[in-house]
Amino acid sequence: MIRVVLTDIEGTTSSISFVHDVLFPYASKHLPEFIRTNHHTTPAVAEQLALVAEKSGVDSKDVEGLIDVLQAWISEDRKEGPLKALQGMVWEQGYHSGELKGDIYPDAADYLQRWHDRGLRLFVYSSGSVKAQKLIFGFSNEGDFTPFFSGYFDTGVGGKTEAQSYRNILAELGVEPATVLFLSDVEAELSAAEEAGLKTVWLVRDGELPDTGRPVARDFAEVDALLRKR
Ligand SMILES: CSCCC(=O)C(=O)COP(=O)(O)O
Ligand SMILES: [Mg+2]
Repeated sequence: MIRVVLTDIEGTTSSISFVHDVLFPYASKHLPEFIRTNHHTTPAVAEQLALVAEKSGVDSKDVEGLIDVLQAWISEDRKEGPLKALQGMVWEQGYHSGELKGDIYPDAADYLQRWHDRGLRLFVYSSGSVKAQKLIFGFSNEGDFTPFFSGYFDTGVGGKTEAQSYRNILAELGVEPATVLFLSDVEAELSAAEEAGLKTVWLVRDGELPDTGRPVARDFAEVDALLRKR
């Protein structure tokens, strides 16, 4: 019996193009000025830059060098914790100014609300920072969805393709693995979740449906149909 839904964001509740064509370019454009302005005055920014320096080998005092590393990580879509934390801080400005609106598929918005109202507990697990997750759902084109979520996980619990990350989430939630349904568009993430005992549905929003024997859905209405069969 499924009691918890744990959902990915990019490619699952929200389009890949929103993340790659809107959020990443926004971060790329505004990150340099944000860092130049805040690296001395904002401890949370300095803390993340120290991690960028440690990971890249660039001198922590070389602010322009660190900006170059971050820009390269954005274009390579690297899921580095400090980049994700800094992106979240930059996106916050865009959401608050109204320049950004979180993109949620209408079917995802509809069923997240229905599942919440039906008593399922909803959680997010994304490579985007917890701050970024709260922003995309809080300032979305479909309204404020944060009241429907019971919690958020980012790569602080581990990478999304590692089974241990899902075990860490289960330990935090204090629930049995088979009561949790994980939704993602990335097969390697589904395999890791299954290794930890979670149930999964693969969201395939475009193209041919793969014939892998794995539960697959085009959208959240199809996920709901699978949920009701379990
Ligand atoms: C929280 S919205 C931004 C998502 C993001 O930065 C990203 O890298 C996408 O990761 P996901 O794990 O949701 O595929
Ligand atoms: Mg995804």
